[in-house]
Amino acid sequence: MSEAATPTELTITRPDDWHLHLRDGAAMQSVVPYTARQFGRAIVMPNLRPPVTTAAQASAYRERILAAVPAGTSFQPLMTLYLTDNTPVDEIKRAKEAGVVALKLYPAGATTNSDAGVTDIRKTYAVLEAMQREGLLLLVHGEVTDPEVDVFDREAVFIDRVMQPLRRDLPELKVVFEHITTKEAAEYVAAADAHTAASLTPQHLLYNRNAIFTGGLRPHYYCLPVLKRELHRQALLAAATSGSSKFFLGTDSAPHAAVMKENSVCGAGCFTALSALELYAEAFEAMGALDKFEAFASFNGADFYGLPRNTGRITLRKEAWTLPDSVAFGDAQLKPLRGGEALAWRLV
Ligand SMILES: NC(=O)N[C@@H](CC(=O)O)C(=O)O
Ligand SMILES: [Zn+2]
Ligand SMILES: [Zn+2]
Repeated sequence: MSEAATPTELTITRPDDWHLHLRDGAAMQSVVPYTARQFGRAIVMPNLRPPVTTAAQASAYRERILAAVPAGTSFQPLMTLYLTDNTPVDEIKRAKEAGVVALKLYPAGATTNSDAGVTDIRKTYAVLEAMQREGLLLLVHGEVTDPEVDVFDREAVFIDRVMQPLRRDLPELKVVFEHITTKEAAEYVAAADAHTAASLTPQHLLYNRNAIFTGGLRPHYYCLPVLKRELHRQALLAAATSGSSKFFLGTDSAPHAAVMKENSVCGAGCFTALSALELYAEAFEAMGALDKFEAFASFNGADFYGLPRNTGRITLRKEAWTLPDSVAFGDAQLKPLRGGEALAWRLV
């Protein structure tokens, strides 16, 4: 990639989104086109209600997603299964055959639609061993759910209580520490061996926890793991722009209807699919690291998953535009993160 000191255009290999929520039904049909426009592929999270726990359910879900991709757009959903205490070992072989690439570990109760999640990771060890054999990845929502642990510390405590033993007991299993939000997680992944990587969201690169409280409580900035202090944001930016191949793009775009966000109990999740690349480009530009953006967005994830890199290209242009305040979400409305505000970059 050749570029001047302040590039006004950035052309890179077509990126992929390694962590995405698409939901289902009419809501899914509303959001699929946004991701298909920005990304070649996406890892689709299985936390539907009920969760996607079998290879057959994942195949059926993939067909529903593909039916929502606009004609003339090539987009490949990469499917995942929701790991439970009761996932049968032989489901792993069926998953591999069905093209499922990973299983997702949600500690029970940690986040949106996680009540069917794992209560003790040791209950899943036989399944994790089968995944290690078949070459399926484990994707981790890395927060403990212990009510004694402060919400802002749950990721750091997860490293000690779950990641360290997991890495010791299953060293060959490929693990993605998803949507990392702390200095501790960035340091842990940077120091880990080649079987551990991390995805990073645009909101955790762009905002610290003040964003949730600016001039009042701002539900659209509430996601899990929750935004952290500035020192953590700086550590995440340093990791993303370090050139290390262990860090890659995963939006965690998690659409919830505006009525659910702007409610006495607000669901966790930020919707960023509409402008994900623009938001990431802003973060990389602020670090003077646009030259590191292509590897982060388009190479590192594919390489870690053992999948070919995309061949097409996309262009981002430095051109101010205003993100819509609200878009359709099935019968409801959906408010993008930063909706109604200006963005500096635009996907051409
Ligand atoms: N990130 C979130 O805040 N929410 C996600 C779940 C998740 O990824 O933890 C969702 O499904 O809404
Ligand atoms: Zn999560
Ligand atoms: Zn998520």
